[in-house]
Amino acid sequence: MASLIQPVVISGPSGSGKSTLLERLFKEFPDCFSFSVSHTTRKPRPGEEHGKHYYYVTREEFDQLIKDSGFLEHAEFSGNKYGTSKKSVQEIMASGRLCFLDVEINGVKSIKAADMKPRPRFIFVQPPSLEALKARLQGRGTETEESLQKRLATAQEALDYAKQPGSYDHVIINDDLDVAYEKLKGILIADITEIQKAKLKAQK
Ligand SMILES: Nc1ncnc2c1ncn2[C@@H]1O[C@H](COP(=O)(O)OP(=O)(O)OP(=O)(O)O)[C@@H](O)[C@H]1O
Repeated sequence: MASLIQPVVISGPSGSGKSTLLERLFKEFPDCFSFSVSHTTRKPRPGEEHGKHYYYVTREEFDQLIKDSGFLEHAEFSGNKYGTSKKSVQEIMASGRLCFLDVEINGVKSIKAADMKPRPRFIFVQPPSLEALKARLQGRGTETEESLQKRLATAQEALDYAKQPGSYDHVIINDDLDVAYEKLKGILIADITEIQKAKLKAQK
């Protein structure tokens, strides 16, 4: 079995470009990465699958998992609980893929406190400015005026945290997308090479 690849925690304000960068990475290197599947107490939406989009659990099951120290991080948003279980990350690691965790700032802090082995790397995706972030969120067409203001306020908090020494291993400024993507690839290239080598060996 290949050595365990360190998971990567990616964080950054909503609209900073995390999904755009990861989509490109997953496309260029298929079968090398996976997202951990989160647990949630919210009901599945049409088309969503248990184990694929989320693990759908009751509040009681969720709380039991908290008691059993089963979560790396968990939080409540608009009346529903969400969490990343240690098990879902370990399963991806055991599969030989690199596990990505896309979490907000409190998730970053919890994962740091969880003292995971191997220690994940923490990457922050930073927008070139708050004005650019606002323009991108507006351009994406997914926000109401209220949700836009909320996201911008949270963004400031995330930017302040990222400025603290030691908060992240890498900061990627997503101004020019190609430059930002090359930086991300550069951070991960040693892992990608290792994953690809292990895959080739397994095929033999
Ligand atoms: N370097 C860039 N230059 C210009 N536009 C960009 C750049 N990177 C991303 N965008 C655009 O900005 C918008 C927000 O990007 P994206 O959805 O990837 O952000 P996100 O960080 O994943 O947000 P969320 O956390 O809300 O999922 C998208 O419309 C995307 O096409």
